[in-house]
Amino acid sequence: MTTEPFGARLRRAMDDRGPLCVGIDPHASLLTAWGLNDDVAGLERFALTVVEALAGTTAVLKPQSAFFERFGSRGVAVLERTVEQARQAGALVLMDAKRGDIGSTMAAYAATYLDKDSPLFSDAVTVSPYLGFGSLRPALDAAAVSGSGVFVLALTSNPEGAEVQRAAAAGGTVAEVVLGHIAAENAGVRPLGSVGAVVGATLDEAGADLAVNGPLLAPGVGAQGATPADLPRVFGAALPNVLPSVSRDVLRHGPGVEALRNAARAYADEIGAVVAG
Ligand SMILES: O=C(O)c1cc(=O)[nH]c(=O)n1[C@@H]1O[C@H](COP(=O)(O)O)[C@@H](O)[C@H]1O
Repeated sequence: MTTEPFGARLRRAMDDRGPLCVGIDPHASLLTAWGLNDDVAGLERFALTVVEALAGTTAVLKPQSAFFERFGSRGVAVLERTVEQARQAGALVLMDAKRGDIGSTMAAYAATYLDKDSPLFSDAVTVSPYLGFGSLRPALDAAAVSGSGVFVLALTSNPEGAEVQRAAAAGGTVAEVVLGHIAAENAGVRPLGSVGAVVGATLDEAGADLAVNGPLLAPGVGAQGATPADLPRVFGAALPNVLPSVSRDVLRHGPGVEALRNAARAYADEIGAVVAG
């Protein structure tokens, strides 16, 4: 049985549920604020509460692997359960792992996140192209086989990113070269390619062509200072393909399931209105 490509599944999820990704980032400070211990049991309660609250209604959930890995193998076991339960409940899961390595090692990362038989198999994964876009080939190939997606860091939300990403390269800035590769991967795919770009909502302006025919993950909304009202300025004509991502500014509403759901719904509604113009 062939799986529908990620880009098509994401397009439908964004249209049906609203264009919103909520990050599952179990910061120690959030566990404490929720009245949980900063241990594996607290981690599990936190992550599965977010899944219970949002997986049935939010388009994409994005667990940040680092916050699970900090507890070692038992944290990774919680990550496996989080991914499985979120997918079962109907959310698309974007694993935020930001992997980047030489191609032969990238193949192992691809086997970890993009192979259907892996315990950490996710609908998509974040990767870094800063070892050269071509080093991502094993991930791009594995995603094509399993019908999953790959989100490539282009213009990140942190201020330090510019020194690398805005640096001059042959054919534009480094980020423009990356965006050009993404566009080439997605050429001709309908309704939306499965290779996304990460472009921070915190940027003053994109300063690059965002017509990559793929989803544009836009982190930085909420705790990093960007708001839905900033999205048209940064993304312009690419706005219909933008998937804004919020972690702390939704998570801080827990531990109540209803409060989490309301916070996510408010963001989805506000972003939906901005995209609709
Ligand atoms: O790939 C990401 O998700 C990402 C890219 C980026 O440019 N900036 C960025 O903040 N992120 C992630 O998005 C989340 C932002 O969290 P909040 O600032 O709490 O909304 C974190 O998990 C970051 O690792």
